[in-house]
Amino acid sequence: MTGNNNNQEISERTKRVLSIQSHVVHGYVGNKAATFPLQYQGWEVDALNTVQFSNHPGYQFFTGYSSSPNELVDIISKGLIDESELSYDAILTGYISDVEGLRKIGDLISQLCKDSKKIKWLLDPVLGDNGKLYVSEENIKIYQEILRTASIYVVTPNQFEMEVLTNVKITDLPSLRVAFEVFREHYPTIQNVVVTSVELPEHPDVLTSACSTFNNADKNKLYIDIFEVPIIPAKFSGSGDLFSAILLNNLFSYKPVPKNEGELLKSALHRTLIQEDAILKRTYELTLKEFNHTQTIDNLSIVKDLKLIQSKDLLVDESLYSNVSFKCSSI
Ligand SMILES: Nc1ncnc2c1ncn2[C@@H]1O[C@H](COP(=O)(O)OP(=O)(O)O)[C@@H](O)[C@H]1O
Ligand SMILES: Cc1ncc(COP(=O)(O)O)c(C=O)c1O
Repeated sequence: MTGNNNNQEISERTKRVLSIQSHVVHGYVGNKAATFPLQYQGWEVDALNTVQFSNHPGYQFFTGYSSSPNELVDIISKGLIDESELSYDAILTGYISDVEGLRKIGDLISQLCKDSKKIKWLLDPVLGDNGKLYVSEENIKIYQEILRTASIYVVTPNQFEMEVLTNVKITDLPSLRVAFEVFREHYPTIQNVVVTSVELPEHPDVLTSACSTFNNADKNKLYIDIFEVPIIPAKFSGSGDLFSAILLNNLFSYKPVPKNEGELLKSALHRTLIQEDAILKRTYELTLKEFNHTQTIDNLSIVKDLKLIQSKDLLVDESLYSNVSFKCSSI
C-alpha cells in the first residue's frame, strides 16, 4: 500500500461491516474467509459467529457447536445496537444453518435495514453446492420469505442456490436468463443479484459469473452481464465466502463511482473476479508445492484451505486490473 493510499484512508471514515457467518478454528471459510480480506482492505469488521467448528465440513472429521438463535439476536440487538449504539455501513450474512436462527436473524436484519436506509445488506443464501443441500430444506423457505420481503442490496447465490431459489435448472445461457427473470419477478425488493459461478456444458473450460441490477429506470428491460473465468482444476472450500467479502469491498470502493448502478455492479464484479482468480491461483500453486512432497498431483482435486495470508498483497494490488481482464458480454 502506498503512502498516498494511507493518507486517503485516514481522511475517509472507516467503513464498518457486521459479518454474520460461521467460524472455523482452523482454516478459512465463513468469517475466517471474510474478516482478514476486509480488514486488510480497510474495513472495521464486527464478526458474529453462527457456529464454531474445529475446521470446515469438507474435512473428513470436524467437531464444534452452534450458537443459540436467541443469543445471536441478543448480541446484535441488545449488545451492539441498543447498548453500543453501533451503526453499520454494511451487513454481510452467510452460513446460518439453524432454521430458527436464520428466521430470527432474517427478521432482525430486515428491520435494521428498514430503519436505516443507509445500511447495505449483502446476503449470501448459503444452501449448498453442486446439486446438494448442506442445510435443512426448511432454510430454503425461509430464504425465499426473506428475499420476498426484505430490501437487500445484493444477493450472491451460486448456481445451485439460484436454481433452488427460482426453480429453474440452469443448463445454458437462455436458462440462466430465465432464472434471472424469475428471480426478479419473485423477489422484487432485491436490488442486485450476482450469480457467483455457473458451469455450462457448452463452455466446459470456464466458469460463468453473471450479474444484473433490478434498479433500472426501464423496468421492462433486464440487462445481464456475464464474465467467463478459466477454470482452475480444483474445488476450493471458502471460495464463495471470500467472493462475497471482496465483492462488498469493491461495491463500496470502486472509483470513480460509475454513473449508474448497473455499471457499478458490473465493474465491481469484474474486479472481484480478477482478485479472486489471483488468490485461488496462488492458493493452488502453494498447495501443489506442499502436496508434491507427499502425493501425486492427480489427487489434488479439493483444496481445503485458502492461502489468504500468503495472498495479502493481491488484496490491495491495483496493477492486477491493468494486467488481467475476463471476457465479458451481455445476454
Ligand atoms: N475451480 C475454480 N476455478 C476458477 N475460479 C473458481 C473456481 N472455484 C471457484 N472459483 C471462483 O470463486 C468464486 C466463488 O466460488 P463459487 O464456487 O461460485 O462459490 P460457492 O463457494 O458459494 O459455491 C467464483 O465466482 C469463481 O470466480
Ligand atoms: C461452516 C461453513 N461455513 C461456510 C461454508 C461455505 O463455504 P463455501 O464458500 O465454500 O460455499 C460452508 C460450506 O462448506 C460451511 O460448512
